[in-house]
Amino acid sequence: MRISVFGSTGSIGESTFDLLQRSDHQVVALTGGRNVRRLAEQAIALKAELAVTAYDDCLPALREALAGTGIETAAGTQALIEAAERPADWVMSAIVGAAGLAPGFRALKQGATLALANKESLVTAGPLLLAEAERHGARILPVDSEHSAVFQALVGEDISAVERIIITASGGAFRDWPMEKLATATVAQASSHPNWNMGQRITIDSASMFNKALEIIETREFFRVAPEKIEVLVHPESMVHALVGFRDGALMAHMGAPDMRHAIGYALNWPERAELPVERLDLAKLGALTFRAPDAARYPALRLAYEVMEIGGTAGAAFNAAKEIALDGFIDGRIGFLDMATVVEEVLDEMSARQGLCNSALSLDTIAYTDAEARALASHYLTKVTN
Ligand SMILES: NC(=O)C1=CN([C@@H]2O[C@H](COP(=O)(O)OP(=O)(O)OC[C@H]3O[C@@H](n4cnc5c(N)ncnc54)[C@H](OP(=O)(O)O)[C@@H]3O)[C@@H](O)[C@H]2O)C=CC1
Ligand SMILES: CC(=O)[C@@H](O)[C@H](O)COP(=O)(O)O
Ligand SMILES: [Mn+2]
Repeated sequence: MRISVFGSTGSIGESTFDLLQRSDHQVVALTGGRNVRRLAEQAIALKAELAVTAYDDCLPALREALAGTGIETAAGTQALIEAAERPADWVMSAIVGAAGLAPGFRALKQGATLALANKESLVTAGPLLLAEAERHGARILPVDSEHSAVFQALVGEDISAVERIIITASGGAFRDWPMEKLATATVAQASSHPNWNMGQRITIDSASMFNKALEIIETREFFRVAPEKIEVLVHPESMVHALVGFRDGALMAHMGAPDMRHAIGYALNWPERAELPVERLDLAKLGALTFRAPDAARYPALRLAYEVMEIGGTAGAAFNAAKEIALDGFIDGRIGFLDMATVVEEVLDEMSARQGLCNSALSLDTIAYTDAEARALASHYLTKVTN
């Protein structure tokens, strides 16, 4: 297959790189951000046609690193779009944040299969993305571990027989912390995941459960199930990734070691299963797995996810944008860990009262407008929290 990877230098990108190195697929485009040294190494190792950095000021370094290799170089947002237009059969969408939407959207337009790690695409533009795929006969395959698990549990099943979808949550870095201590959580503490090795932003989102909040909305958008059918279950071991409950009472669980090469490899080889370099679980050695209901007071992000689905329209875009700004604020030391949820809730409240979020028809323009408004408002609330 001809393959492109967007966000190649990140955590999902590196896992994809690992699988591609073991394959004979033809690599078209690899994209990254500031880590141009790694982007160049990957492009050389995979004999890519093109390497793109998202940032203009990183282009000279990328050019220098790839001088004499014959690999094309480019930079900037438009170059990312153009890279997504290059004919490819399979495209990995693994840029972090709302920035991942546009290239993925464009890849669908040329009919490529989109392996979707970038959950923000579905949260902000789910119905548009699915319609675009349908319009161009393209396919979206989930890569997020829970959604890959649900997808696998649904093979050969009728979605109308699904009673509930349960996605698991590790509980993140602070799952065993007393509530009173959460306000003092530092960025370093929040950036360490108990089970998964991931980028910093999703790792912190895991600690605050904003990651799970995004995933609830992602579940609703991808599988088109009603919000009340979606549940979250805290499962500290991260071995069961999701469960699907059917109307006859059967519960199909998907298990595997916490290694994203499984979900990526599944999407890469779909509809077949190929051998993958992931650990085989020894259940006797594991002995026991534990599950508990999430504590609503500890994780306001979960409640906000259901509010967003209730509002509909561009509320997902507002929610995600506000979350991205609040996360920036926490990482930069401007607000505390618990303030992130406060900022996001304030933005949602204000925007749904002021703009009637559900009334604006979903389009790339209304999403971009809502995203910008939510970012501006969240930045304003950041300063309010700080003062
Ligand atoms: N990591 C995981 O296991 C999982 C991740 N996901 C989702 O996958 C996506 C990627 O996550 P993860 O790999 O952890 O993230 P990382 O932060 O590790 O990697 C992000 C990638 O995107 C690039 N990038 C960052 N900002 C921009 C931008 N503005 N424009 C273009 N490229 C940019 C980075 O470049 P550089 O580093 O060179 O600056 C890097 O290549 C997220 O949406 C996340 O929610 C979903 C499930 C699991
Ligand atoms: C690997 C993956 O899919 C992540 O989204 C993971 O789910 C994060 O772990 P949490 O369950 O802690 O959010
Ligand atoms: Mn996940």
